[in-house]
Amino acid sequence: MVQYLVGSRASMLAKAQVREYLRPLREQFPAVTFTHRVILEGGDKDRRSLVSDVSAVSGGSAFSSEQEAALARGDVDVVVHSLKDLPTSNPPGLMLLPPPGREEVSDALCGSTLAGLRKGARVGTGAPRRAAQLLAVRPDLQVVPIRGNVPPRLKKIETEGLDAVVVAVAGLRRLGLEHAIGEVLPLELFPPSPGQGALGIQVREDKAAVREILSTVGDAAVDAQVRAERAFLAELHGGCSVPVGAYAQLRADGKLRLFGQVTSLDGAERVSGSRTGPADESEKLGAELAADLIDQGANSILDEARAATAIS
Ligand SMILES: NCc1[nH]cc(CCC(=O)O)c1CC(=O)O
Repeated sequence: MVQYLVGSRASMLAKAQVREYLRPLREQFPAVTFTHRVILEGGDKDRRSLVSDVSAVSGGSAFSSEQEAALARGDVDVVVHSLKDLPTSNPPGLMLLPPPGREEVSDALCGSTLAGLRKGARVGTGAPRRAAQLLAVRPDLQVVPIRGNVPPRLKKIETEGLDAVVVAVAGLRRLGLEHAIGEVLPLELFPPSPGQGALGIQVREDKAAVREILSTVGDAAVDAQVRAERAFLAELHGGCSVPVGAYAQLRADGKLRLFGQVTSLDGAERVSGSRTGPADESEKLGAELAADLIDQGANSILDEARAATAIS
């Protein structure tokens, strides 16, 4: 009997992602047993220390370091991440496979619509990108830092007296919470985090058998999109906490269009642009768009944002 161990974080969202990922695999490979294993992360154990220790010291993420260590040791055969939570730097010996189909990439405002928010309304988000994007269109808003999993973040509308919160549509849909959506935010003003809505399927490079099986459910179009978005982020030396948004779409003519944006934390300064090119050169497209935005002044916006988020 062939058995593969599939790792993920402990959250409801992580478990929903594993179920979604394994459904077609179990159908296609009935002779293979896929068994889920929860791997706790530093960021799950103690949310207060999230920004400081793990990510700052190792360059890794407070949400993925333990998963990657388990994979490298061979405790699990594959890890199912939210791709946007994975750093763009790849640990030696590990690799990402093409993700399966992607959920909706947009962010959503929950609790209100944008136009329905009163002057000075309190909107909850812990993401510098979302705060910056909100302030760029509504400088009157008061952004309230919140963190945690998706359901508790929604509850904070009531418990913290917020007018709204911003969360990913993908997370809401995977949790069956799309009824909470007040408005899906428009992509050109609120481009998501690179990789948002896609799963990060991580394996060991040297495990050919599991790579082969998992590759059968990979989607080449999604792979091209997320490679472009993540190459853009990497070229800007961004992590998951910089005010960088991007999304790529495959056009009817087969070309890939990548849109990217960098916004200052107060929303006052913004550079954005787009590039279109061959889908099989998606990473080049991402690097070229990053260079365009650096020419427009992206680096000074990002340096300022990094300095501000490092002390807060
Ligand atoms: N950083 C938390 C996180 N990681 C993945 C998702 C769901 C969206 C996705 O799968 O990309 C979320 C929630 C959110 O951003 O609101």
